Amino acid sequence: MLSLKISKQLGQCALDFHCDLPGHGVIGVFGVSGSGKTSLINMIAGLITPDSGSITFAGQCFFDGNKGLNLAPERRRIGYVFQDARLFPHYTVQGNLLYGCPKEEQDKLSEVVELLGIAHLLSRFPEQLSGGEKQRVAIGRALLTQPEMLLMDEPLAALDQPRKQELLPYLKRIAKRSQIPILYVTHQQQELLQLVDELLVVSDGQVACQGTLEEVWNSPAMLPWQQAEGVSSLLLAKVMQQDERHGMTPLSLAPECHLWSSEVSLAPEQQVRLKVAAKDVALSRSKPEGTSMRNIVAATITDIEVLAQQQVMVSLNLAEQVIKAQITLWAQQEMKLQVGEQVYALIKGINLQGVAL
Ligand SMILES: Nc1ncnc2c1ncn2[C@@H]1O[C@H](COP(=O)(O)OP(=O)(O)OP(=O)(O)O)[C@@H](O)[C@H]1O
Repeated sequence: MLSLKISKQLGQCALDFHCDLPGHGVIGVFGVSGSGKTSLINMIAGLITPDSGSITFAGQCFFDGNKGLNLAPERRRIGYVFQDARLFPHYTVQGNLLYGCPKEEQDKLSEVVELLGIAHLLSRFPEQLSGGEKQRVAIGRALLTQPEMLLMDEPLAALDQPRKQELLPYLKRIAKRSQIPILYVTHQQQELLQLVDELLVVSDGQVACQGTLEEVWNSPAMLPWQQAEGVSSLLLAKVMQQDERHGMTPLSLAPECHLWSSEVSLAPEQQVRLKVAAKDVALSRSKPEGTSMRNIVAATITDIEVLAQQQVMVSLNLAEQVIKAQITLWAQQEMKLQVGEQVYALIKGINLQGVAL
């Protein structure tokens, strides 16, 4: 576990972080520009010294203001990947990878090279690499220092869209295999959906919200982003045996509750993350029959919020997960919907976000 109780005044910005983060998995650090994300991970890395408080990781104290304890960055066993790769220009890729790698650990080189697909680049110099290749080398170098925690500060931010797409699968592989916690700073929802288990939303130098990605996604802390691209819900489901006759795959939310996907390449038992736009969910009091829609599930209304422009957001409990439906005020009044009632959610589109970690 990583325990943070730290304060720091940076110019006009007062940072004050109090949280306990898990000692495994990918923890997204999300927030608007200037909210304090980089300063937070720099304090964890030892690159910025807090004014007061303490940082403890896996029982080891990195910083304690009361005791005057401040472990040097190199003694914290942390790998750091920056936005720009920061490779040593006069070293080859192999030289860069082995920089800071203890001699007894150098046999791990081939494993990391394979993981990142950089075997063909080993004898090149950084100036002969694309942005995405440079970042893969930077990640490899960080992994080879045998860190006990990995900090990644927007590792895709400096790349164009095609290079981002090129690097994302490698990040997913690392995230999946990693035995150590990864703190991943990003502005991009797509990266969160693909990589993150736990999410920390930072706002004005403080923790605005923390929890699993699904929990935080539905919280008020995500409203600024949800409003920008349209409110959606995230659901976790388990892949069931494909129905070959219809070429569809059932995705189980609970023993008696599943949604159908036309994606057929999924392996049974895999956990997948689904994104459902609130505008793609309609509600019905009775179970519709004779309809082309396949995804019709019973759910219980937990909240009704009237929005601007005669719209209403209805939150529903669907097999202990949250799904939101955006309907008109007209429909809500005509149907006389009330909190606590069971209705049927008619889901027009489910957007598969890939395999959950
Ligand atoms: N050395 C400094 N002196 C004064 N103010 C600073 C210093 N470093 C950062 N700040 C301020 O602290 C706040 C947090 O900065 P930080 O870089 O941590 O934000 P961020 O969330 O990582 O932003 P971005 O997403 O744009 O990188 C900002 O208001 C910034 O201007």
